[in-house]
Amino acid sequence: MSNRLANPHLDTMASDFLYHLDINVANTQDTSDIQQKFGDVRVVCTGGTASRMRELALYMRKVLGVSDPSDPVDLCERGHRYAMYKVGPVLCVSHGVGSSTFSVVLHELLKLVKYARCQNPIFLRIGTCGGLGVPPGTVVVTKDAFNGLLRNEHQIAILGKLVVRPAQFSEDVIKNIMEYGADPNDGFQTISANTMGTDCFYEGQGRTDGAICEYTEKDKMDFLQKCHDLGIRNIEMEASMFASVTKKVGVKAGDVCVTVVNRLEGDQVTVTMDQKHEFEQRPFLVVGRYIKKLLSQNLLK
Ligand SMILES: O=P(O)(O)O[C@@H]1C[C@H](O)[C@@H](CO)O1
Ligand SMILES: O=c1cc[nH]c(=O)[nH]1
Repeated sequence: MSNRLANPHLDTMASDFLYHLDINVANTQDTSDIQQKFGDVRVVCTGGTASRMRELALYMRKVLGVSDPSDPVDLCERGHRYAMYKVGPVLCVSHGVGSSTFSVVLHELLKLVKYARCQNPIFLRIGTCGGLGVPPGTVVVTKDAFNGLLRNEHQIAILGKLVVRPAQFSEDVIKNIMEYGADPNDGFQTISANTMGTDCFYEGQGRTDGAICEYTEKDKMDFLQKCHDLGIRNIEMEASMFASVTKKVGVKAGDVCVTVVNRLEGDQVTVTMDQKHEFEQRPFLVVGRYIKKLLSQNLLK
């Protein structure tokens, strides 16, 4: 990552308050305090819930051999929006449901790693999703991210106009996660496939069990089949925004999600909470092995 983001205005700001993180960059010309706290960060892991990110932080302690019996500290607790835990060079940060909440914290995290002068940090999303023709519990590493219009791009309204940006994740992050993170002996499948990221869990993902639905079961199945034909094997709510924002600023990123339902067989997520919890550990395993390799082999260039 160069030390510049895609915003020339940042160069003119004397200070920068990362509001939702409750982190104050008091002097953008001298960020030594931020560098001291966050300068060693090499991987920023994100995911929907605070509890998952806390568990990931505990898991990363094991992976990285960090012996620390204390409770992980939420560095953003006073912001009351997102949770952030730091385990050595790994940050674990919650992002809420969907692209709108994720994009807020993503902008602030990208500025944080810039002010901290982190060396080529990699951003990852570790989430849950609906599967398309794969059994629940399958881990999907996203190749191309499609939006709800089935385009491999992200659309955003800016100054009253629609801005369209490409939405691809870094090829070498995908390759390395598959090579070093996936293990055929895990007892579940880890596949690399396309992902659809939608702005709505219900209508946007073609469900017929939301509060509103103006299409038939056949319309839904035709749409899901079309998604399947495009190589889409999972559906969540962040991939296209995440891929496009990280690509725009030149930060390498990857999206690793476990399926909790096979959408070709139904809309309702009926896995038990225990089962869901077990499924959520699966991307931890995959990402944990990848991060360990990454840090030991300096794949971070
Ligand atoms: O990381 P999570 O499990 O939050 O990802 C998916 C996509 C949405 O954020 C949410 C919908 O249930 O779960
Ligand atoms: O079907 C699903 C399950 C989890 N998350 C989603 O966005 N969709």
